[in-house]
Amino acid sequence: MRLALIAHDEKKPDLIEFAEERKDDLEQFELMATGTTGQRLIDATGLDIERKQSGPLGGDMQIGAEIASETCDGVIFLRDPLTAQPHEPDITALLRICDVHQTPLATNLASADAVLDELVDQLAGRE
Ligand SMILES: O=C(CO)COP(=O)(O)O
Repeated sequence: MRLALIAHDEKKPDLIEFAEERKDDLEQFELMATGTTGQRLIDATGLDIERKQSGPLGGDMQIGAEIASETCDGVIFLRDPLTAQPHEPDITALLRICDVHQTPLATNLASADAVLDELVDQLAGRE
């Protein structure tokens, strides 16, 4: 099962803390991430993560393409709701394609736990 991890700059510390706390669960997935998020997570946790382009350079679109191809099973995307992003259209497209494909999507820490719990259950064949 493949899971994408993304965080805007202000939220990267939160995602790193989340990944440290839930490393045992995250290790069960094939992980992908946008460029800077992926590098920060690798440095902090040692998780094996496929890095796409940085978000502003097309990383959100690459993850969107994975979802459209049904090769990504869930997305944890800690967005910064207080800072304008130059690539807002890409972000909107990523959120939209998750809805089109019924892909589980968490956009804050509270829902990240819930989505990861659900995917871990699915992985274990409990559902
Ligand atoms: O901008 C992003 C998502 O929209 C994240 O990109 P980075 O992980 O490269 O910072």
